[in-house]
Amino acid sequence: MIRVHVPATSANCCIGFDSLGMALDWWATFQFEPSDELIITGCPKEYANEDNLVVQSFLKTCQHLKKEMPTFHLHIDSDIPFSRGLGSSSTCVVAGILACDAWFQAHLNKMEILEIATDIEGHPDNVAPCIFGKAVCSFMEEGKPRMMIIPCADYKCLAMIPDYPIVTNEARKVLPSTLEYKDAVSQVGHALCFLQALQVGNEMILAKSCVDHLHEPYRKKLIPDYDSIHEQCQEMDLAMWISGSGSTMLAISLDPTKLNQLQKDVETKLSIQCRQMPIASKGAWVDYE
Ligand SMILES: Nc1ncnc2c1ncn2[C@@H]1O[C@H](COP(=O)(O)OP(=O)(O)OP(=O)(O)O)[C@@H](O)[C@H]1O
Ligand SMILES: N[C@@H](CCO)C(=O)O
Repeated sequence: MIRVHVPATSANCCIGFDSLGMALDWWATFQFEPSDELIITGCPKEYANEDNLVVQSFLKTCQHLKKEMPTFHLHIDSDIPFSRGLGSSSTCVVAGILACDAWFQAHLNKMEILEIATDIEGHPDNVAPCIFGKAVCSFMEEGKPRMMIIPCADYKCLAMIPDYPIVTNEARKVLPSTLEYKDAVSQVGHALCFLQALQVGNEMILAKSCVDHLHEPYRKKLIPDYDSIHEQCQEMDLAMWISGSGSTMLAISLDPTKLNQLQKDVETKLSIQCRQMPIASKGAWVDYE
C-alpha cells in the first residue's frame, strides 16, 4: 500500500499573486492499493469516478513515464475543505503524481514533479509549497516553473474559513487585464519587503507590506466578511490576506496571543470557523506498507 501525505497551502500571500505560497501544517492522506477496478472512497460521490483529480494526475504521470495506467483503490482522508483557498486541488494533484512515482518506483526528482503539477494546476503557487514545504516563490519561464524556497521565521497562521466556497476558475474571471504603472511599482516594493519580513521575522513590516493591486481589490467583493476582518487586522498590526482565491482569509503572526484574540472575535462576532497551525517545514511525503 502507498500512502501519500500532502499539506494544505495558502497561495498568493497577498502580494504574490500566482507566484508565492506557503505550506500549512494541516495534512491530507491519500492511500492507494492495487485493485481489479478503480474504487474511490472518502470523498463526495460526484468525485468518486475516473475524472477525480487525483486519478487524472496519476494518469498524467503515467503518460509522462510511458507506463500503463493501473487500477487501484484510492481512499482519501482529508478535512481540507474544497474551494476555500486552502489548496485542496493541489493536494489531489501532488498526491496523484507522488503515488504514481512510488507505484512505478520512477524516482522523479522534485523539479520534475513540480513541472507535471504546474502543468495540471496552471500555476505553481500552491503546488510548489505543497511539494517543497515552507514558503516558495516562483515564476514561469517558457512554460516551466522556476522557484526558490523561502525559510520562514516562526510565524503561526490563523485560517478564517467562511462556510461558502469560491471556485478558483470563477474567482479568476473577476480579475482585470491591465495594471497602472504606479501600482506595479508599489506591488514590487511591497512584495520584496514581505519576503524579507517573512524570513527575518519583522512582523511590523510584514503587516504593512500586505497591500495588493493584482487580485484582492477585485476578489474581496466575493467575500462579504473581508472588510471587517481586514480592518481588525490593520488595527492589530497583523499580516492578513485572502488565501488562494478565497474564501478563506489567513492572518499570520509571531505572537500567538494576537491570533487567539482575532480568532475569538471572528468566531463570536462573525460565526466564521477558524483553525490555527504553523507553517509546514516540509512538503508532501510518501510511506509504504
Ligand atoms: N478531497 C477531495 N476529493 C476529490 N476531489 C477534490 C478533493 N479536494 C479537492 N478536490 C478537487 O479540487 C477542486 C477544488 O479546487 P479549487 O481550485 O476550486 O479550490 P481549492 O484548491 O480548494 O482552492 P485554492 O486553489 O484557491 O487554494 C474540487 O472541485 C475537486 O475537483
Ligand atoms: N494563484 C491562484 C491560487 C488559487 O489556485 C489564484 O489566486 O487564482
